[in-house]
Amino acid sequence: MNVKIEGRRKIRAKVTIPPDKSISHRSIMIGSLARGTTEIENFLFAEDCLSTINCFKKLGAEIEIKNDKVIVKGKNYSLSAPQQVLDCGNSGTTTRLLLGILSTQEFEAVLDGDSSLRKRPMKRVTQPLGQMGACFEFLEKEDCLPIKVKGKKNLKPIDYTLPVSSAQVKSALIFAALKAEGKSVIKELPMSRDHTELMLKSAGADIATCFENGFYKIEVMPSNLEALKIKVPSDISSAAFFIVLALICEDSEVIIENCILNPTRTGIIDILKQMGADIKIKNVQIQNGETIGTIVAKTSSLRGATVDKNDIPRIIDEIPILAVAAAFADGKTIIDNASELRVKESDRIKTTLEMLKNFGAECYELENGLEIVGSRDNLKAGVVNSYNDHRIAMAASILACAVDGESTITNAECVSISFPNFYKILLGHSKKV
Ligand SMILES: O=C(O)C1=C[C@@H](OP(=O)(O)O)[C@@H](O)[C@H](O)C1
Ligand SMILES: C=C(OP(=O)(O)O)C(=O)O
Repeated sequence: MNVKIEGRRKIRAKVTIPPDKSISHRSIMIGSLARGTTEIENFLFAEDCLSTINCFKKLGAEIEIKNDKVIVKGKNYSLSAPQQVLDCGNSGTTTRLLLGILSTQEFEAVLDGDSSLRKRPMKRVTQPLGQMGACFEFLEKEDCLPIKVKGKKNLKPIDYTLPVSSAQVKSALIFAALKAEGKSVIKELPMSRDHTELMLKSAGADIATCFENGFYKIEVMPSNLEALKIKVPSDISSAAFFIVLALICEDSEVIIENCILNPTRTGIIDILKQMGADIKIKNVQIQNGETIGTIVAKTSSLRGATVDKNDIPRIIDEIPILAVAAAFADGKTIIDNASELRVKESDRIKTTLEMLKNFGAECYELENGLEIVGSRDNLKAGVVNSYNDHRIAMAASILACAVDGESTITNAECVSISFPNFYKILLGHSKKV
């Protein structure tokens, strides 16, 4: 699908942003592993989370949709051998967390995914899970899907420091550690999103977290999980597109309610504010152990900034849209120490730079990041390939709204991975000036 966007738009609206993808995945997983019936309100019905539902149905979990809620009947960590390949689609989160969960099950299962997911590295989870006693076989290419996994009851506990911060790796190990024969210790620096820890604690797991010698440390004891009642807040990674839209378009304001504001996710707000953005946070509350609130963003004059390396995990999915904001800012923005971007749905260092260049921006590739020399005057309409990466398609579409002329985004259907009604909301709420 190609989407054409007439530029020079403005937006003044309250926007309903879709539910959080990370929490939606985890709600199905924890619900399937718990004792009792989990009820999920405001679940994200987007392709990545549907891949998680489909995999857990194949593993015997009973999952149904009733009055807009997802109801999951838990299997108390006793899943059934799947009769078919578990298709993880485009979703890294589904794959890596599932590899941790299946490490605790005694049957064999095969996981596969689409052509993008088949290129993404998996040894980062299979290596430590192998140390715990699970067996993995790469069926086609070393480090990649398709993978055969055979788990084990009574895994060995692990004491492991993550080489690179990753919520997916950490979560895979925690799910396995819940069924190990003793206490596991997992450390990371800097800390990545902690939804798994928070949700598992509310499900009754014996998990303790603290900071020690600068490292974020998680101690996991063998535990059973109890069913949860979850209301999923809006996803700040999706909200980020509309926040930046308001900042870079003239005479604009966007209001986003019930958005997740967990401090491991709000790097985008902090960095945009550092760049001079007019963003206000209101109505801060705690819901299901997570901080949520209202975000108000208005048209702003932005200046370049250098992103602190400790903030990279806090903005990892927002870097393409942060780069768009940087293209409109005065001066240089440097986003370095972000080698993880090379192994996302696309090489997001390359695809973000190609996107910006197609709109006329001055920007350069660093070994592990990007440098953008912002200037609104350089920017004009362009034709951009998303390379089937949802975050690139959405970032390009936002940029297109703020420049003169008509732009085209090719392969734009991939927005359905995380934000199926993105274009309806974008083109419905923003108007030509
Ligand atoms: O755990 C999660 O829900 C996620 C973790 C991040 O990946 P990494 O753990 O690979 O950094 C992020 O990029 C992804 O979109 C969602
Ligand atoms: C990287 C992402 O997701 P995943 O790793 O789950 O595919 C993303 O949504 O930007």
